[in-house]
Amino acid sequence: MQGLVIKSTGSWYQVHGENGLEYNCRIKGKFRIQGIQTTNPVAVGDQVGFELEPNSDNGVINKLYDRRNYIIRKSINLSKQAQIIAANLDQAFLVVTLASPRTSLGFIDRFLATAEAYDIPAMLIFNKLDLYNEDGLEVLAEYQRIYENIGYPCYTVSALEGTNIPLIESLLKDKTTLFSGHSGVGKSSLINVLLPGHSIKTGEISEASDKGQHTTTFAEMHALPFGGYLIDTPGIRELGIFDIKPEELGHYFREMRDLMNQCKFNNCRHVNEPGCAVLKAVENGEIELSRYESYLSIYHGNETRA
Ligand SMILES: Nc1nc2c(ncn2[C@@H]2O[C@H](COP(=O)(O)OP(=O)(O)OP(=O)(O)O)[C@@H](O)[C@H]2O)c(=O)[nH]1
Ligand SMILES: [Zn+2]
Repeated sequence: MQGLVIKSTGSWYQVHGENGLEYNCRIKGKFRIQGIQTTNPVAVGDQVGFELEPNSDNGVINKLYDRRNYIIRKSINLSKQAQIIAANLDQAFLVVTLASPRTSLGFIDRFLATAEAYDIPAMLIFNKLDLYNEDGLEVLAEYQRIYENIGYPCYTVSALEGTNIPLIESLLKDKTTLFSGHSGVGKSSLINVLLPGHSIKTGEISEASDKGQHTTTFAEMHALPFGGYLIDTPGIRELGIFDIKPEELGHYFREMRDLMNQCKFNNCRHVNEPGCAVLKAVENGEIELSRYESYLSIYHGNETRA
């Protein structure tokens, strides 16, 4: 039978079968992403083949269907390994806010670069609209200008007051959408509004710190009442880019990607090279300075980590 993995706890997988029933499954065999070692072979969003164990309602996954895309992150304490967070996504929403606590441009840019790297359409959901004062609304206009100019849709909502929720529902309908966002933006509150009766805990899950105990957090997939799936990433603070070579980073900044072939050197890093089309565009304002600063920050961060 074929089915969709909707929950994973490490050794058990909940699979939504084609027949509409749900099965607890284990895994037999090895499924690997080429070239990358992963701590979990299968993730939410995966299409799998499975068969029932004799005299049991439990299944054994024996086939993994090709993934359209997937998101991975570095394993917390096994730096050479990656964890697959979710597969077969249609889009990724980053929930941000400009009020308590304001999401930084750098954080947004890292998320967008990650989404580009995985080739998943991304959009920004500005939550807590009810809290934006005059200054907040000005900042909102500035953020919207920056991101809509380069083709990332921006939406405003208030999970608290229910503002613009029907609009968000129409974007989610019949799609598989990953929800991401740093702690405190109201991601859980928003998800609770979209999934009535589900009640996701707000404000208490935290990922293990570098020094802390190893805890693995798994993404959770929820069927939306109006069609489609929402994938929550509880406890996952940030989706990082895994193993991107510094010289490839420019590809993941849309507005840079379109200009890079005009650089004088074809291995241009867009840092200080003569004849760099990206630097020129930053100087004349075609590329937003904040975006370029995020590029440099990721570039140098990756360099020191390598
Ligand atoms: N004023 C206002 N407060 C909100 C809104 N959405 C969420 N909050 C509040 O913001 C705080 C954080 O909300 P959560 O839903 O727990 O945020 P989260 O992003 O899930 O954060 P973690 O649970 O830490 O991952 C809570 O006190 C919420 O009540 C909103 O639209 N307006
Ligand atoms: Zn260049």
